[in-house]
Amino acid sequence: MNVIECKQLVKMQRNQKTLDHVNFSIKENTITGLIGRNGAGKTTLLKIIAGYWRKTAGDINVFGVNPFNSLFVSANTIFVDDQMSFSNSLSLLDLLEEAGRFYPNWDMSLAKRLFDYFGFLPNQIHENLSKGKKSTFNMIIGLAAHCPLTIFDEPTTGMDVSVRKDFYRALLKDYLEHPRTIIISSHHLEEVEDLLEDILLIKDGRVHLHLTVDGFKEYAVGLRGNSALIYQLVNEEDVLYTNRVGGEYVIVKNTFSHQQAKRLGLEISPVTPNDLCVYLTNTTKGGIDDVFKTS
Ligand SMILES: Nc1ncnc2c1ncn2[C@@H]1O[C@H](COP(=O)(O)OP(=O)(O)OP(=O)(O)O)[C@@H](O)[C@H]1O
Repeated sequence: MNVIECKQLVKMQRNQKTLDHVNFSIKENTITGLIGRNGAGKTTLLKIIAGYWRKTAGDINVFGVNPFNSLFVSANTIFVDDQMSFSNSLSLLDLLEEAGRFYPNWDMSLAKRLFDYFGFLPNQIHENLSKGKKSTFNMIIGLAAHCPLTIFDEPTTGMDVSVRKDFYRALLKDYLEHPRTIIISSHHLEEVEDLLEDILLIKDGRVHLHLTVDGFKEYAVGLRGNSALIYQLVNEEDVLYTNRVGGEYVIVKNTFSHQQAKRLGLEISPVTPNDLCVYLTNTTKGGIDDVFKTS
């Protein structure tokens, strides 16, 4: 069953098309990584899915209904980001107890174990926490809520490396015990890759690729060798990236005969999903060095 279905979804913001005819669906009980450069449209998409923002055109269904202002969607969804705000009149422990009243599947035992593990004090106030600690507390709420649709928008903002690792491990362990539909947006694909099943890559408000992690691993390979031989073997439109430093090196869709490549003396190498995302979302405007060229 699909928990989310998007067809030709468009979002206009201040005359800018921030989502441009987006099509995809997300199956129940999967972990999807939403990957894209700054400004690609990740938060916009997640806020529309969570029912916070209204679509401009197209169709979006979450649990079979339009999520905007849907009580059903809000009762079954948690949206975790670094903008979560909590009452300053409640201590952190009060907030956990309040969350227990609000979320039907709330796991207080897990919440308290994570709370202690990450060194929170019951009487602390959310507003006074450091940036990384706020994210860690928000993550505890997101995990312990056990919502059928759990959305993490850049959940690790400010967390140090070891807290990030702990978070991903906790997420995976908890997901295995309590499968649900999780979407996690991140700039750090290499960190989340191991826990994802699917990757939804967006660029300039459009879905660029939506594949399983294994599909990403197989989607493209690197080819190094004689330029003429490379282009004899592969179609130019299948080339995703070219680098001519130290000989021709291209990243190309994995649709050609590897046997023939070997016969031609070309070297084939794998491309990690993280590298592939970087190459696919590269702008064509040159590099940072160009900014420092004065003439
Ligand atoms: N409230 C708003 N009003 C107008 N434009 C907006 C608004 N929110 C976002 N945008 C624009 O929508 C586009 C997508 O922004 P969005 O925040 O969804 O990107 P993102 O992929 O989440 O980026 P980041 O990785 O930097 O968080 C950007 O061009 C942004 O300027």
